[in-house]
Amino acid sequence: MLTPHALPALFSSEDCAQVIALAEAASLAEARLVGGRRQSEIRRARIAWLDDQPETEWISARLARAFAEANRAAFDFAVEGFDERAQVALYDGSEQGGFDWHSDVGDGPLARRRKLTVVVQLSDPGDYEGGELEINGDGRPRTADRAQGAAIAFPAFALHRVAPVTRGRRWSLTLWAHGPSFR
Ligand SMILES: O=C(O)CCC(=O)C(=O)O
Ligand SMILES: [Fe+2]
Repeated sequence: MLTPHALPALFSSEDCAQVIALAEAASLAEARLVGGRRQSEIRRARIAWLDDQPETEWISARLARAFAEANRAAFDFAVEGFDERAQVALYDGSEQGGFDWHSDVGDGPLARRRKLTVVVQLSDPGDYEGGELEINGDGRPRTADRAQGAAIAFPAFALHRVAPVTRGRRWSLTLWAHGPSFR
């Protein structure tokens, strides 16, 4: 319940390339807002949100199945749906891109309802160094499988981080499932 649940080979390498292409198209539109800007000291990444459109339906469907499988196998959390779009992140070695230890649950109206997080590795592990996704749900950090297309599900409250990328570029896809507060 506190440890991550691995979902190997959720996406093929072709799938990953397609997600990256969709994100690149989307981030051009959003570049003036967030693209390339250093958001804070804890996060150095560029972000794109995948719009709900026919081209992204297969992504949502695949991720929804992953959540269902992980929740059935490992978590059994009360989840009601997906209240946020899927997020594609790009961590660039040229700026030591990364994301320090954090929880995905926050005080905002959406962030407080986050129950489960799924992250998909979109990059070929040979394309970058560093950039390990580490999850610490129970006091023992575990490193997510780096294989392209591998996914990992974990409780949204669990602390996790992306270690600084020291060479190349790492892409990831993240989606949250939402539901009533833990009680
Ligand atoms: O890029 C990743 O592997 C994790 C992203 C993440 O933790 C987040 O967006 O909250
Ligand atoms: Fe996160």
